[in-house]
Amino acid sequence: MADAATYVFDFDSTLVDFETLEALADIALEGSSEAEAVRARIARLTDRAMTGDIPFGEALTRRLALLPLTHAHLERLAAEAEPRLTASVRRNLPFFRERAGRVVIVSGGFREIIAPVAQALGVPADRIIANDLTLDADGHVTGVADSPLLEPLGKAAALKALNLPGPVVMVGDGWTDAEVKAEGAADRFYAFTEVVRRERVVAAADAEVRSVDELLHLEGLAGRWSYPRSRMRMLLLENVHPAAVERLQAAGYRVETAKGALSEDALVERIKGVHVLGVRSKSQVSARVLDAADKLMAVAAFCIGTNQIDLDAAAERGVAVFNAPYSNTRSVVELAVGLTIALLRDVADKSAAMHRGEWNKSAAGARELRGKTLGIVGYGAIGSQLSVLAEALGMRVIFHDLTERLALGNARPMPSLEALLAESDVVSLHVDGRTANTALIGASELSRMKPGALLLNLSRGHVVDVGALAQALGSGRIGGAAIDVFPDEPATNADPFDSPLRGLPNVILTPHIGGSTEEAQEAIAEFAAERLLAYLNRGDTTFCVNLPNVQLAEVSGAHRILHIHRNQPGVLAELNRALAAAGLNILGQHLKTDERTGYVITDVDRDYDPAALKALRSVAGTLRFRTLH
Ligand SMILES: NC(=O)C1=CN([C@@H]2O[C@H](COP(=O)(O)OP(=O)(O)OC[C@H]3O[C@@H](n4cnc5c(N)ncnc54)[C@H](O)[C@@H]3O)[C@@H](O)[C@H]2O)C=CC1
Ligand SMILES: O=C(O)C(=O)COP(=O)(O)O
Repeated sequence: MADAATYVFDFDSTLVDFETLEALADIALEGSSEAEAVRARIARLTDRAMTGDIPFGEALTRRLALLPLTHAHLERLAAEAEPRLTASVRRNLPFFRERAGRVVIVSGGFREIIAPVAQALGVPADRIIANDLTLDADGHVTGVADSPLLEPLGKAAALKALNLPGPVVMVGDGWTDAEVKAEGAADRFYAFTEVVRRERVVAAADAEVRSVDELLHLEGLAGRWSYPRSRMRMLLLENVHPAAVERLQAAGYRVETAKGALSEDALVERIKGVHVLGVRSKSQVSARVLDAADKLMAVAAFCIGTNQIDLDAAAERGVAVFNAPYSNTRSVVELAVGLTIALLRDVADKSAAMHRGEWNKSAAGARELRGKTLGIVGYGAIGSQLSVLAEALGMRVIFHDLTERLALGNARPMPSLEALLAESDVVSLHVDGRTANTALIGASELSRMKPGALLLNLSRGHVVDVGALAQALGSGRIGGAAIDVFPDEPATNADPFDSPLRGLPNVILTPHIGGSTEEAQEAIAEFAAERLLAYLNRGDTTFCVNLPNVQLAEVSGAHRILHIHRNQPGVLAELNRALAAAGLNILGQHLKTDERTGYVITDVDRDYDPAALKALRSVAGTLRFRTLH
């Protein structure tokens, strides 16, 4: 029966993103030396009135008395009001326009400011309940005309007098709005918190709504978005850069953050009700975590590596996984170059000795980078970038990769890891973290390296057997090592670190900072947030690492049905039969499959019965299904 309801909206901080009196104060006090102090007094009075601390009428007259207000000031704010519609109100203009006869605006503010906004929303002038200011002949505001709104419980009384038909739904951010329901003038009260959130008001409400989309969703009405973004929870762990939080919040989503990684058990607890999870290299997103995730649609690795995420288990549940494959590549490469020079010159030990007060000037064992052979294991994005920089510095580069890779510059591919180890003065590991790479470098591989050669690991901790490496370093077989990643890394900066490599000479240990530069973190945040938004808002899976990649434009003038299914014969045919049976008119369709999953995107004419979509869920092989509009 939602269609029959009358929707009553507060004005300040609900339909618009400002408080009238504060905005008028800004205009009237422009350039005045008293401005700050008067503004603060007005804001205090507003807050006290909004939380029900002092009667509204008293607060209004006291605030007006503080301002040298003129008609010109009112005209200015009236002109500025419409552009300051609250974002979700603007998104849902059709709701207001289509139901204008069922919308009322009730406000302790002033008719003159509200009228242009009401007009933009299509709400007739006689549906504005507001105060009228009184002016003298010179256009100075002298006060406010007598009105029931100024009395205690004024909004409730004014609404009752209107005798509105059907259920009355009150929407507002202030205490006087909560009173409307408490006094029996409304059947439901929603605390509207998109602009400001007041605990006492939320506590008195039937529900909190962070946007008009959410209101419409709870009222069973179709809004601008198929599912209100402010109800979509995003949980970003491991200190993801604030640029991502800002980007996702600005797009209307609800974002929570945590500094460190969570243990599997803690993540199993926290993942409930979360629609999007953001992690970095540490949080293990296992099948158990995915099983506990009742709402999860996507996971973003705000880094390159995705070995911490069970990609198959995610695909099997229709959960899309994204990463940022190139944003920290250069940072890792620069660190590898720097560490190589530092190892060749024994910089770390010499510096530590200086800090102890020891001066040890000597060339013994110190070598130039020029002319040395660098062996790169894993010639992907990082390995090949390193190849270019190392050659530019005069190194000879050889590499080994499991797959065919284009050799850059004069770099030479090696037929095997063993061949590479035998020829390299410096070995740098840049393989991915797949399980098969566990102990890729163990005692036997270390024994194949040239005596005194150096080892760098900036890939994943489990790729090197650190016990074997400690032994090889201790015996002098290996000349030095720079290790950035460890089999057991602390979850947060507050946790202790231990390793058999601690205390060994010419061993540089860094706390997994290969990708930790400001540039890289910001670039990752922007890239990964953009991928998430593209997926959530239009179904685009470009750069998705576990579902078929489909590049899509924004839906316009149509509804988009996104269907993720197991790649088995006949799904598309069955899906289209179900669409036809439901009377849906297909405007466009894409299908992309990989060996395990299929992804079908169907744009349909908006004119259909949403109940008909239920049939699509029962198509055999369906893993996930959602609509966008
Ligand atoms: N220390 C840090 O902060 C960072 C570490 N990383 C790590 O670096 C890894 C590599 O990154 P990208 O180069 O961007 O990945 P990528 O996927 O472009 O390259 C990895 C390459 O390693 C090859 N490979 C895998 N196993 C191999 C093996 N056993 N032998 C020879 N080649 C093998 C692959 O075929 C691929 O060409 C990431 O997966 C991540 O684990 C990435 C960024 C920062
Ligand atoms: O990008 C990667 O794969 C990394 O290893 C960087 O990890 P981090 O984001 O520093 O936890």
